[in-house]
Amino acid sequence: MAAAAAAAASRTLLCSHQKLIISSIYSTTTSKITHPFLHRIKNSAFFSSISCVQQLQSDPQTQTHGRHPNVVDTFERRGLLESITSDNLRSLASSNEKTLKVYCGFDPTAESLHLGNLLGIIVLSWFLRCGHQAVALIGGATARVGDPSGKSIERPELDIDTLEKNILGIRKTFSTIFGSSNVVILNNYDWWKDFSFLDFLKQVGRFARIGTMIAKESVKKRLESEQGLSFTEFSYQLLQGYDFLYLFQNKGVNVQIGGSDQWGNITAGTELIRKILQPDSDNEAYGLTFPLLLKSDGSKFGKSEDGAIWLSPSMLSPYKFYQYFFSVPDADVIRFLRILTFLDLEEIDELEKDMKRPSYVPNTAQRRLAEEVTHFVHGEDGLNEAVKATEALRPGAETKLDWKTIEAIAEDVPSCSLAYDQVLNVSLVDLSVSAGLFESKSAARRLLKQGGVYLNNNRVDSESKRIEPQDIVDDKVLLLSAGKKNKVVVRIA
Ligand SMILES: Nc1ncnc2c1ncn2[C@@H]1O[C@H](COP(=O)(O)OP(=O)(O)OP(=O)(O)O)[C@@H](O)[C@H]1O
Ligand SMILES: N[C@@H](Cc1ccc(O)cc1)C(=O)O
Repeated sequence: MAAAAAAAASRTLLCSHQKLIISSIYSTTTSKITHPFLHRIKNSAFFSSISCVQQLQSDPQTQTHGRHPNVVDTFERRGLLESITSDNLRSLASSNEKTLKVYCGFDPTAESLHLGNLLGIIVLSWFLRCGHQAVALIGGATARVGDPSGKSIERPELDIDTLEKNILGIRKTFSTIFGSSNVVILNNYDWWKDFSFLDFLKQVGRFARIGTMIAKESVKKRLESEQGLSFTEFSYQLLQGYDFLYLFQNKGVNVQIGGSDQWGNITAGTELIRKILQPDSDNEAYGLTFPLLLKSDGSKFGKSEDGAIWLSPSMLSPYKFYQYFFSVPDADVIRFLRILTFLDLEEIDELEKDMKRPSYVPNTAQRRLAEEVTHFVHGEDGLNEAVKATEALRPGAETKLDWKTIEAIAEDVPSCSLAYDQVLNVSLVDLSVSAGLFESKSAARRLLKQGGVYLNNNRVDSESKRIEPQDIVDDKVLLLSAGKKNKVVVRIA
């Protein structure tokens, strides 16, 4: 009980009311999209490579005088801070003597991480940018148990094959995002697999107080529910708590971060470290949480709902990912820029002012957001693919098309599959009817005469045009358009 009181007292509530509410609108409207920046994509300097050091030193309110720029202050200013376990973390964050080593855990409960999880990755990246070290932990062991935090019913048990597939998917995302940075990627199954139950009870269980465990939000809520809470899920907090202790002791990790729903699990770790290892005051363990990203209906951005914003390109194409951010409502875009990008706050403030001016070109802020976040998650190639597909879908676009671009477009326009001999040497008029672009050959001919029929974004003016091998893009697909907006993707079956 004393530990619970101490933890509660040390909890610094900074903005508990603050929720990052964004709209769940998942529109793919493309009519307003133009891409004057297309040619600049190759120039990666266009994207935010501004380091925390540069950013904070240019801010008169946070002159760092040669010390580490204060990452905790940065979080506060960007709306990325909910709570910290002790204000000492803030002082340490700007000390030159001490580099912080921070970890965030992700249970592999799906094949891909999602937008909610991206916040943890962004917060880890901010620590890196401010000169600290980062560890991304995959919960290969904890996913077998299931975190009850924020869950009204017990999570379904995952079989080993699914778990392994999920771990692989998450590793891929980490390697795209973290690339050559020095982020250490660990799997907690590595230390749990040989830990016997008896050893666990002796080394961990003995120090955990039932009163403190029951008082955790995740447990309290579930105990009151009809389904109750299994012993397995009840133990989860100690597993995550021990992870922190293990990483503190063996890898020098001294900070754990997570969404606000992780507070109970994070403090389980700081409590265990304090009790078992009794570190001196200048070698403490700290926790930091960020607010949850919520949809406009107040529900958490997660994996369990329809239309999850997945980070893996195999679950959501970079094009669709980009489109999501391009369609964020004006009311949310500035907050999103602060939370989800590394752009200088001054630049974001400037964009905010621009949005109120009559000369503002609609969606400029959304485009900036979509470019920054897509580049961060999918790299330069992913962004390139997304912008090319967006541009190709623009009414009247004459973009040169490749197979990948047409496939990306196919997510948003009707498509059909035809055999090779139903396409090759067939007249364009016949093909556009069999593909469903026109109801009749006469309608097709009429528009063709008016110059309104396009094959792979090139206007066709001859009624006798037949499909030649080179019209079939990469031997796989064609894009037919009637006028500027109606399109059909034809796949070769
Ligand atoms: N919407 C969100 N906003 C901020 N952080 C989030 C969000 N969703 C998850 N996280 C954070 O990501 C990490 C992993 O969370 P978790 O595995 O519970 O994800 P989840 O996919 O939301 O679960 P589920 O959809 O099954 O509830 C935790 O630190 C958690 O706080
Ligand atoms: N409990 C976290 C994941 C996690 C797992 C192990 C840890 O040590 C830390 C975090 C979640 O579900 O979101």
